[in-house]
Amino acid sequence: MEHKVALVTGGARGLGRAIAERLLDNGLKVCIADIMEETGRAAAQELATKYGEERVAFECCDTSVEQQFSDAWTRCEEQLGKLDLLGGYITGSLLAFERMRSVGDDAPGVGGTVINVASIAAIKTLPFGPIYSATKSGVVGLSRALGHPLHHSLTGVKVLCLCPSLISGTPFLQCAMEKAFSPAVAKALQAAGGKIKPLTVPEVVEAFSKLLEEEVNGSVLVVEAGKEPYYSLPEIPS
Ligand SMILES: NC(=O)C1=CN([C@@H]2O[C@H](COP(=O)(O)OP(=O)(O)OC[C@H]3O[C@@H](n4cnc5c(N)ncnc54)[C@H](O)[C@@H]3O)[C@@H](O)[C@H]2O)C=CC1
Ligand SMILES: CCC(=O)/C=C/C=C\C[C@@H](O)/C=C/C=C/C=C\[C@@H](O)CCCC(=O)O
Repeated sequence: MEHKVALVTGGARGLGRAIAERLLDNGLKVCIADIMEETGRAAAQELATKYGEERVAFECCDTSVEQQFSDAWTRCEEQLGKLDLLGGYITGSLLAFERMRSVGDDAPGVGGTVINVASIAAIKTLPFGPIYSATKSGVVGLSRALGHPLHHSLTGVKVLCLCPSLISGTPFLQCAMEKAFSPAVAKALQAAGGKIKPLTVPEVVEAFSKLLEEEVNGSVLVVEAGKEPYYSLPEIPS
């Protein structure tokens, strides 16, 4: 992986920030793409101080807006080189097939890997955020379809998916509590939260590394506290 280039969406804070740092530890160059400009710039500056200015970049963009994401991608490649790895989501996965494609005479990219972060909410029944569960199920379905050998033969790009359970130590859940849930749902989640053993960010980063090392195209790796990470859902066709 050394000298490869990664773009980490949502890398300004939380899990994305920790993944960006792990990839830098492994010798990659990393561009953080995040909608939070100040936090993202500060994170990138801190990482550049530790790992070298030439290995870290920041691009402010809303990754759900294709043009913004695509422009950020172009600027990232101008600074760090052709992308090999994307921590992606939906727009990113589709863009990756266009921009990372290494198959065909007109191939614009060098192939590579997309890792989408979904959630255990896509695998198990969680009542707290039905729309969230629906979108995360979409991410799993998309990753599995794009991770089929057919697409790999056409693009040279692999697509993998990580499904963590509840993680402590990121601002995400508190934000959801304040902004996404009705007071009754927030109260129920708070009551249930006491009984759920959360994962730590480093545990999820370990699982991310396992997924990346094993690199089984179309695979979905679930990570829950107190268990070894395990692959879920039916066999991937070979
Ligand atoms: N925290 C948790 O308990 C769990 C989180 N996850 C998933 O893990 C991922 C990361 O979660 P956390 O690190 O906890 O969240 P977080 O809220 O700490 O970080 C998310 C980052 O994504 C950025 N972001 C959000 N929308 C964006 C957009 N449209 N364009 C660019 N950047 C955007 C935010 O600015 C932020 O920096 C999310 O996909 C979340 O659904 C999955 C399971 C559990
Ligand atoms: C906007 C966010 C939203 O609508 C909802 C978010 C809810 C949670 C975030 C999600 O990614 C975390 C999932 C946490 C799961 C916790 C426990 C599970 O391991 C329990 C599974 C139940 C079982 O084992 O049967």
